[in-house]
Amino acid sequence: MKTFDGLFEELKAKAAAADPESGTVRELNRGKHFIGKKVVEEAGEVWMAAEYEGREKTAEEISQLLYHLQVMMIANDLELEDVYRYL
Ligand SMILES: N=c1c2ncn([C@@H]3O[C@H](COP(=O)(O)OP(=O)(O)OP(=O)(O)O)[C@@H](O)[C@H]3O)c2ncn1[C@@H]1O[C@H](COP(=O)(O)O)[C@@H](O)[C@H]1O
Repeated sequence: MKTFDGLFEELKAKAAAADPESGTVRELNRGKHFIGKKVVEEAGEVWMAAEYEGREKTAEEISQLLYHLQVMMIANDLELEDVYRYL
């Protein structure tokens, strides 16, 4: 099973390799404005799932939000430690 840290390493490697098959690379190429909209969209879907769609759908939507947050971190040259130090 993937972990938050493991996914981040995977996404950084995809970005570094500029793999054209990678959705992450495509999203990074579209820029922070696009990524920001995905973050907001997925946050809204987490909210709706939590209120109306049950545990499983909520977990799925949270995973997508975490993914897009990681893409935003990479777009901003942030490492996990840069974020963790505020936790
Ligand atoms: N965890 C994710 C992940 N979560 C979400 N997404 C993408 O984010 C998008 C989801 O947003 P959408 O708005 O399209 O989804 P949606 O249609 O609203 O779906 P719902 O929210 O309604 O369920 C889709 O394009 C997904 O491909 C993800 N894309 C990739 N990953 C992971 O990232 C890894 C690298 O992916 P690539 O860069 O594509 O190789 C993969 O191995 C996955 O583990």
